[in-house]
Amino acid sequence: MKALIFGAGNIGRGFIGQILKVNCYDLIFADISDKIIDEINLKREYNVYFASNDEKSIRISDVIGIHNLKDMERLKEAIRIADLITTSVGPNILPIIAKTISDGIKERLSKENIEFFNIMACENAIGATDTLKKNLYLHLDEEEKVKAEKYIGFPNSAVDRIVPIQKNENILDVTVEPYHEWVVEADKFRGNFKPIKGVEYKKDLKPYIERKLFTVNTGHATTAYIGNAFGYKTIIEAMDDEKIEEMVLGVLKETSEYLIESFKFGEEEQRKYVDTIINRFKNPHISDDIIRVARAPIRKISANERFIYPAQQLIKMGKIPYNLAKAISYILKYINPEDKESIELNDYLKENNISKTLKKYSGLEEDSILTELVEESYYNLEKSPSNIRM
Ligand SMILES: NC(=O)c1ccc[n+]([C@@H]2O[C@H](COP(=O)([O-])OP(=O)(O)OC[C@H]3O[C@@H](n4cnc5c(N)ncnc54)[C@H](O)[C@@H]3O)[C@@H](O)[C@H]2O)c1
Ligand SMILES: O=P(O)(O)OC[C@@H](O)[C@@H](O)[C@H](O)[C@H](O)CO
Repeated sequence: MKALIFGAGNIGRGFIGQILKVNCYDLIFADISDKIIDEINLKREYNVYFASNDEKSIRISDVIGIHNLKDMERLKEAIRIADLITTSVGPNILPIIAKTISDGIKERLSKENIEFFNIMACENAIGATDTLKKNLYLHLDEEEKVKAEKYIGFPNSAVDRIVPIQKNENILDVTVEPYHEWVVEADKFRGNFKPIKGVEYKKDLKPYIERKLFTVNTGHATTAYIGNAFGYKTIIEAMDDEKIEEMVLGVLKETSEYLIESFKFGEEEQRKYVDTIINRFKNPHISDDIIRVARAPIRKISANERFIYPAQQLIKMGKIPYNLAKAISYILKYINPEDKESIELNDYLKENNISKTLKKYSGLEEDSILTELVEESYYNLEKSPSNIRM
């Protein structure tokens, strides 16, 4: 079995590649980074290190790299033979990848004996595979779309493993936390798909992707944005500060209320899930930079993402998400001159006000309850910058 993995970055090598290799897939990585692709083709293998006391590792061998802008012919060939295509490139890149893979897909669908295959986006976003599919279909004609419906499976998925920015001597090696969860929509596969060991299959993915995004990622991002305001550089430093942990728990209490009420997770089950996540953030064997976790703040304050969506749902349920609003005000305070989205958000906020900013980037009405809550929280932080702690 062959897997074509778009994105040979942290999660591509450190999670998707590892799990698929253990399941006997031959791995082909496609990436736009010359450095990574050249190194993959030179070394043909890398190590995944598990960040824990026992320092276990696993070697991922016989990997192949394709530069997906410079080597279209090899890429098309890889698309033609792949049983499974995955992406781990970031949600904003999905429309670009859709265009990149469309030529190869068209060629595969034009052959006499088309074999079933599956495409799965492994990104932090609700319905990422649906987004990829929608964008891919923009490049297919009607006849190709009919064939795509028949021969290509498009399961959505939720992937969870903390893989920080890597600082290893060998640039392909990757240090990951041992914990992982990969949940996939069960009924969307095409062909005789052999279940992947290490992956859970669920009829309805919604509870699992939302639980992951609105617990792990909401908690992580809250730690990062507040941690940055407090002057910390890593997630573990921030979590060592009791005030920050308290604030993160406050935010997760709110998202837990939403998740429990919407999806009927048990209270105890959700409490344990939160505990596990807090302990993952405190893993002493991992050093995760705040700038990685806080990256792309415009994406993170968009309507379907980790703050705005649960906050709006809670308001619809008649609850007031004070802590989520406070966390959002910290996003608006966040400045990283190296992050394009941070610069854009700050420039817009400087020229406009909070309500206009939240309308543009989060789709909130200017007089919405959430906007008012964020404004109040933001100006409280402004008034007493030295008393930033809650
Ligand atoms: N790192 C984590 O802890 C983690 C965990 C779960 C999910 N995710 C999700 O996985 C995705 C990737 O995150 P990451 O941390 O691995 O990021 P990363 O930056 O380490 O890797 C992304 C890779 O995609 C490549 N890329 C960018 N544009 C491309 C293109 N057009 N074609 C091919 N490759 C391209 C980059 O060169 C890079 O190697 C994101 O959606 C992220 O939210 C990350
Ligand atoms: O990848 P992002 O930018 O959506 O979010 C940053 C981190 O919170 C994220 O990568 C986590 O480490 C990961 O989602 C854990 O599974």
